[in-house]
Amino acid sequence: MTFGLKAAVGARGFEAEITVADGETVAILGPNGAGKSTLLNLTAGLLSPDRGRATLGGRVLFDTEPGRRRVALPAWKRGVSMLAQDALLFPHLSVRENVAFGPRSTGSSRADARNRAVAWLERVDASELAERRPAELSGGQAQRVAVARALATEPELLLLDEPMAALDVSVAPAIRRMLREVLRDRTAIIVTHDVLDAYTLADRVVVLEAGRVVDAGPTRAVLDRPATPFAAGLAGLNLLMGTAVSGGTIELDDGQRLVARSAQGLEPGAAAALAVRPSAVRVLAPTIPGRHDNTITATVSDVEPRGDVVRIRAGRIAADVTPAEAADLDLQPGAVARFAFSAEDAVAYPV
Ligand SMILES: Nc1ncnc2c1ncn2[C@@H]1O[C@H](COP(=O)(O)OP(=O)(O)OP(=O)(O)O)[C@@H](O)[C@H]1O
Repeated sequence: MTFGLKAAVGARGFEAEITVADGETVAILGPNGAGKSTLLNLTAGLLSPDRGRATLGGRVLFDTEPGRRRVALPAWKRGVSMLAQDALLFPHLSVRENVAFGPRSTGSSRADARNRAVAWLERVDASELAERRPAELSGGQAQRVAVARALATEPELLLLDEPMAALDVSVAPAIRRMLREVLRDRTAIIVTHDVLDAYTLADRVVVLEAGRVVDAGPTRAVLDRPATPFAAGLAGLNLLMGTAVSGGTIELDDGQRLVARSAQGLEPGAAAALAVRPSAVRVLAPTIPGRHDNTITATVSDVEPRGDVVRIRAGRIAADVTPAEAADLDLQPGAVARFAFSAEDAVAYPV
């Protein structure tokens, strides 16, 4: 079912439009307060827009555009299921009864609802939990059951609100694998802070910032060539914004020029970005001469151990160095360092 929404909520500074193609999973990324929950709540029928319209398949979920007949379907008539961070199961019902509850309340017979619950519990690999009470489940088990419950009503659109955020990191991979399975060919929207979810579960991502869509496209395209520092941060890339000069050269706002070997579609004078991985950036002692395609001199702001490397941040640039290099160069906050990277490792593109 194709989903389309265009809505504004003045009090929340929200004004956005999104579409989800039939069978597509779209990840919504964005910093805190960007409007991700607002978007889900508008879709689910938990919040009314000041104006807007949403359709799912051929059905109108809401329409408050001026001059049109007002429509606002109640949540239970929308064909939309929402999976929250917490499983929110009914504590007094067994797992099977929890999953059967939805189909039962939309008119299925007792036997049919039970069969559907059994089938869904099997799909999420939770058959052996059927007779337990929610209090007897781990967080990961409860979330499996919540997925079965959300899907047992056969929604036309599934909304997932950070479904792995409340889980122990050790169980998240198994839940992610299960979600990958159930989301295949399903029309769904997933709100996440985790770039791994976007890569593994979504066909497309939409980046929201301050209530507006600031970037959208196939997951790899958006995260490999992020248009905003937020998306670059998620993708683990340095993003240097400037103006295209010529070829792969861009000029930063302080006049410094950087060059990337890979550059497409840059129009001289137009806004451009250059992306480079922190692992491709070297840190040099300020006094050692040498020719490099690109160098940026900056004051170290942060030194962050990350497994077997140390990430050195200095304003808009970050580099990953070995602990030995960090010690040899005495890279402490406040130290001035030279960051260098090759044009070969940089990508420049219009934004
Ligand atoms: N119940 C509410 N009443 C009024 N304003 C709200 C309410 N909930 C959220 N807002 C405001 O609406 C804007 C969007 O918030 P929203 O919760 O949709 O963001 P979010 O992207 O889901 O954030 P987070 O990642 O922190 O959950 C924010 O400015 C927020 O302060």
